[in-house]
Amino acid sequence: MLNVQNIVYFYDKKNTVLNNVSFNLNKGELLTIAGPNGSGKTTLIKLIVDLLKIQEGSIFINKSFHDNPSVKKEIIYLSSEDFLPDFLTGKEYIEMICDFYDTPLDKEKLFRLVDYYSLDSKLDQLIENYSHGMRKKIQLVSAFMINNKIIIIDETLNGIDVEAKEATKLLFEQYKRRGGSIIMCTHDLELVEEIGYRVLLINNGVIYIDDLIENILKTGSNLTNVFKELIDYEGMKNEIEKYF
Ligand SMILES: Nc1ncnc2c1ncn2[C@@H]1O[C@H](COP(=O)(O)OP(=O)(O)OP(=O)(O)O)[C@@H](O)[C@H]1O
Repeated sequence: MLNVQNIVYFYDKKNTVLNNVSFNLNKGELLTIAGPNGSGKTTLIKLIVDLLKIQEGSIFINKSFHDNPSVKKEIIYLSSEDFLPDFLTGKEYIEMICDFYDTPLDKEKLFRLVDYYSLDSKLDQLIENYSHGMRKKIQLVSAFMINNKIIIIDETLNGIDVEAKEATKLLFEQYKRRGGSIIMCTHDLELVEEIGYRVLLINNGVIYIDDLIENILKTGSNLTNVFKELIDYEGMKNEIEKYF
């Protein structure tokens, strides 16, 4: 569904933010992208959704160049910055998204989704009055209204309550089962282990690991330990014990 090939990106010539990043995302797959702050996750996502222009390498969606208007509607992007049209109500926002993706508004589905995300009493309110978590939730509701796409989630699950997180996990499973795919950027390694089928660990703009979670767990290790190796946890621990 998505092929990312040899992406190199820099905001300024001195600092390469992504260095030769390549991976594929298949239909029905959930890929989590993890990595330290500043490792290049959001930059990679912005290149995929064409908010940043490719400098080197290429990205294909269903074998077409990713900036081709015909394939842009294959992706639903939930940004970490939760920029939303504040002047719309939640319901108007959902209608707008369904319209954009040429999907008739399924009232039954909407009724259930807003129930899981406890937004039923808020749908007719302006988004400008939504809390931080509610802004994330309305984006998730809108994404699950549309079938068979690639949902790209940048940190959207941070800051939502337990019920919404559990609903999201179940909805992810169904979404994959019905042929959709998901990319999720997160720092929540426990969540990655719980729901992530495959993980891409980025460090300093380079792919450090691209593997099935089960392969990592099979070695008797876990993602937190892999991260600790990456950041030289032992060195940091020794130093902190010595100087603080
Ligand atoms: N608009 C920009 N101009 C210049 N440098 C930028 C810009 N946006 C990001 N960067 C730099 O690019 C690098 C990667 O940033 P990016 O936001 O992709 O990281 P990230 O992995 O998503 O981080 P986080 O986990 O903190 O969200 C960082 O060094 C950051 O300072």
